[in-house]
Amino acid sequence: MASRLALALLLVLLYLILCAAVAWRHRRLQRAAAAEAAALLPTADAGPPVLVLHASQTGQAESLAWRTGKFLHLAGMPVRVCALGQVSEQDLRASRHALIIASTYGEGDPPDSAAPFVRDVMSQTPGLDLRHLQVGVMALGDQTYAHFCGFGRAVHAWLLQCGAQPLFDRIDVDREDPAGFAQWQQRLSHVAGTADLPETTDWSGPAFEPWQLVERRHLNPGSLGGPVFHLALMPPAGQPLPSWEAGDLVQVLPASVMAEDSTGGADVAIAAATSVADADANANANANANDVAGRTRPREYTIASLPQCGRVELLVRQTRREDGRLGQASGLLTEQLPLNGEIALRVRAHPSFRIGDNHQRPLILIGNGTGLAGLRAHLQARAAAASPPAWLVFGERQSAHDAHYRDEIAAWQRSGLLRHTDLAFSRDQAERLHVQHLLAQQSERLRQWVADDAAIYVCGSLQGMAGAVDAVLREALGDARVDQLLQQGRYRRDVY
Ligand SMILES: Cc1cc2nc3c(=O)[nH]c(=O)nc-3n(C[C@H](O)[C@H](O)[C@H](O)COP(=O)(O)O)c2cc1C
Repeated sequence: MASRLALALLLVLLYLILCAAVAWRHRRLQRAAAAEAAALLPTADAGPPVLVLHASQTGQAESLAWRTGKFLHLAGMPVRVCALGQVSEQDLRASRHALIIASTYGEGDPPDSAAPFVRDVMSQTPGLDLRHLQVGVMALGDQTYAHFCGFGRAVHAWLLQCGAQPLFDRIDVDREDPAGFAQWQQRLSHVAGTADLPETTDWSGPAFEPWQLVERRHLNPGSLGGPVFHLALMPPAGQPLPSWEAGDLVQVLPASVMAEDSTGGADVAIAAATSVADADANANANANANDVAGRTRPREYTIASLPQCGRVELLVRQTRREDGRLGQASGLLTEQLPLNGEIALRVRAHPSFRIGDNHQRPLILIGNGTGLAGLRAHLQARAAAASPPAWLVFGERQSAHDAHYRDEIAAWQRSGLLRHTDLAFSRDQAERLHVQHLLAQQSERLRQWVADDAAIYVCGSLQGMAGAVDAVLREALGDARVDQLLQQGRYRRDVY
């Protein structure tokens, strides 16, 4: 009896130590981020800071904005880096210079984080008077979309319409083209008034490296849907795993081949894309037309695991092009690359889908298909940190084939981490049933969870799911509340 009690006490103690360690790590990360922002802040007599504003969905524009901020700071300029959505009319009135890096989503739409700016500032009539403001815009986009750099262009046009003075011509960057980034860096040197700034960072991000595919499991044989695979990858031998957080993603070079070099070691040879780009419908990869420049764009996949598990795990749906050929990246990962073969990959932060300030909040996790990847990583992080409860709303086709990670979900239900689990299998009954329908049926619970401070994470397809879920949220909670959640970082989306 006494030994049982001692064991129970020991377990409680270990649990408390674990919680304290997690809380400490989180505080440390938050302090580091705050220190980074504070380091850029101007001293009292330095005049108004240069506003460096980002409109970002998956983090590219945000990370470029921070690099821009550090670059200008090195040149002695006062800088304020923040999301475009956090900027007010007064901020623009009080500034002299603004540099804006804006990506585009949907069909020429702004990223979620920029919605408040579009609604509250850009839509004002008559427009603002910004004749005192000098501006530079870098628009990020993908030429395979009809509305190439649509939002960056719209912001730029709006600024000029308000009388703002262009510091230089707008720079449109197609699929992370390094030449576009180099042009931006050059323009910044002019803005900073120096031609010889030190090379601060590699603007194109970390290098791709030859990761090894160590596991491939077909999860849904017999499904009506496309084949879905659980994959595991390890970094090059001898290299430690990079660090990442739940919500982050990997980029894979679809047209890269890992060739043996003359010394017998593995090397990354990046071949130009030779043909029409694929339509990898899963991952955040939305290639859907000719790869115009013959230059290939990395495909992005949300990571389904945490570094603690020792490897990057992905949930990837194999896609086929209209002519029946396999999708470039998904074909490589799910079929063409032999087990233990190598593929060019790098890990990329995705700040807007991370847990951020929400780690003490209940989580409503909503997704479909391979969108379960990001939700799984968040659930794993919750399980490790003994956090507040979560509610999973997940949709796929058939329960007999497509209940991915069924055992893990059952274990999280048993442990109490998943307080509610609503699964929509669209083809299990005559009427199509999707996550938005289940959510609409649970609108009372939804309101209660949000009133209890929950955060909402949506991961999966943009077409069909994300828009319909957004409509249900707005119906249940009201537009103002949903916009407020977006602004507070309590409604985050990783949709593709
Ligand atoms: C679902 C989806 C839709 C997109 N729509 C467009 C578009 O309409 N026009 C465009 O130029 N780029 C589009 N893009 C490409 C992104 O703007 C581009 O990848 C950008 O570099 C992402 O930057 P971020 O990480 O800061 O969000 C789209 C990307 C995705 C995943």
